[in-house]
Amino acid sequence: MSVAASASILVVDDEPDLRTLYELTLLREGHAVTTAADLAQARECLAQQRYDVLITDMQLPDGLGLTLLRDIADSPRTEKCIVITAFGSAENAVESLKAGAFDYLTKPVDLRQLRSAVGSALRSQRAPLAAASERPATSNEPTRSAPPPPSGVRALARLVGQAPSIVQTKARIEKVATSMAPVLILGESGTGKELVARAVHECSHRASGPFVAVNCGAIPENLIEAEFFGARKGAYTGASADREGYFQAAHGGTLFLDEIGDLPLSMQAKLLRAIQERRVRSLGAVQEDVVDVRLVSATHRDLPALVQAGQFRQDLYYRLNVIGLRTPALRDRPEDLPLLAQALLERLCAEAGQAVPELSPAALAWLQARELPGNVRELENLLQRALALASGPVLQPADFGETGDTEPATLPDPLPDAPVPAGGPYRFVPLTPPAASADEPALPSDLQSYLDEQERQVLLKALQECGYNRTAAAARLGLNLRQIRYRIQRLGIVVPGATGHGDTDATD
Ligand SMILES: Nc1ncnc2c1ncn2[C@@H]1O[C@H](COP(=O)(O)OP(=O)(O)OP(=O)(O)O)[C@@H](O)[C@H]1O
Repeated sequence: MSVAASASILVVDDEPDLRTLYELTLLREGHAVTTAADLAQARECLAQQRYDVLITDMQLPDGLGLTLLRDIADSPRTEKCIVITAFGSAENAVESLKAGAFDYLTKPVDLRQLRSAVGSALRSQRAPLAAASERPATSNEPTRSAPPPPSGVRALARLVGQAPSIVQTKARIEKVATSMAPVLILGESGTGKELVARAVHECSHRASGPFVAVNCGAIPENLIEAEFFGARKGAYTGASADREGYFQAAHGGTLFLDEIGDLPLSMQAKLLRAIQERRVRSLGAVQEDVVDVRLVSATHRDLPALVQAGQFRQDLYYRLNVIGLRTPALRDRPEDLPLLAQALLERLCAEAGQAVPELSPAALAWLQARELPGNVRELENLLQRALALASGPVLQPADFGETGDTEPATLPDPLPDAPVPAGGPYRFVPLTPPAASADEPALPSDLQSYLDEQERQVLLKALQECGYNRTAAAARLGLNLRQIRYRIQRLGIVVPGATGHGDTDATD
């Protein structure tokens, strides 16, 4: 018997037709369904037994469905709650999620979405339902909160730190991972926002689904809609085949929208609609796709200030910021620096297949004296550079390029054969077009495909020359890691050792 088949569900709605519709839909899925018409009846049902899922309309004749949610949240009960809200009522939806609802549905309820939300709620109950059904029917005993799945434990362990701020962040990740509520991660660059997003995914029941990371700031504005929602063949010049978008690719998993503050205003409106309706339409398609995606977004920018300045939609901010997480700056947790340095050294050396050197007390003191505005990423860059320069088994300040009184460089040296333009080593170097010749090819009939092919060749060459290290290849091309990842993914280039959508690979 499947997990879903053994579930018991309480449906609360005052409209008899809707109650019957939801009941029949869920009975057909093999669930045991009880119905109630108002708060009073619902409370009676709850007093008699525990359910796996409670589905309640927001507006009931004797009060708000939200009060049931609060009753459950304030008790040791374990029902996962799904609230049905009026169309366009962002307040109710967000308030329900904040009050602890697992998910919400908007009227008129799409029955596919109802089934999908119930399925998700059941999967998110970490205690196996077989064990739950063995409990006496009248028991309100809390389900023992089980630890996250092994992938979640590993993801949390990758977030190194013992400072109270990091310990709290980790505890909160575990707590919020099991709902559908959108998460917004705020923090300076290099503080581990992507690690946190990944941990939210890995600690959730969606861990076996995809984690799709998107850098909203790196996508050209004219391609952004197709990238997010997909495109049918011929929908625009260069769309030579059907392509799924990020939403479709993340179906059943988590969509991580990094640098959300950089999303153009025109796209913000479209994203808001996708969040509200949970459906997306590929460019050139007639049908909409129902998408089951948990959204996690992040930015290093001051989003409320962007809202004030009219550069970020307030309604979108409100929808994305249901659960807030903050990644602390490294300077606010200096006690973690030795631990982080050690963990990063071990990771970098494991990736490079080399023995882990010791960090001398002088080198540690040297690192501790730096400001490190680039946070953990900057620390990582410094260590990487020191590993490359080190001459012995113990890292000394000199290995970090310390020459006495100057600030250290925080980026690795340009590769030996890379041209160094006047403006600095990491600026874009324009390629001089070859002189025209008699056998020059004709103008391309499809400019986009032609440019894609050129870009693919350049990326492949840079990657090959940099031993498939994307960070180094990006630096060679005047890109950052996220920009090159985006381009690699868009062009479908397979990088040895890379693990998927926007993923970090062993060579970076
Ligand atoms: N707490 C941490 N423990 C171990 N490594 C960390 C931690 N925080 C960050 N890192 C490492 O620092 C680097 C930057 O982290 P990440 O990309 O998650 O930061 P970010 O906040 O998303 O940065 P940005 O805003 O620039 O995108 C990564 O290599 C990551 O593994």
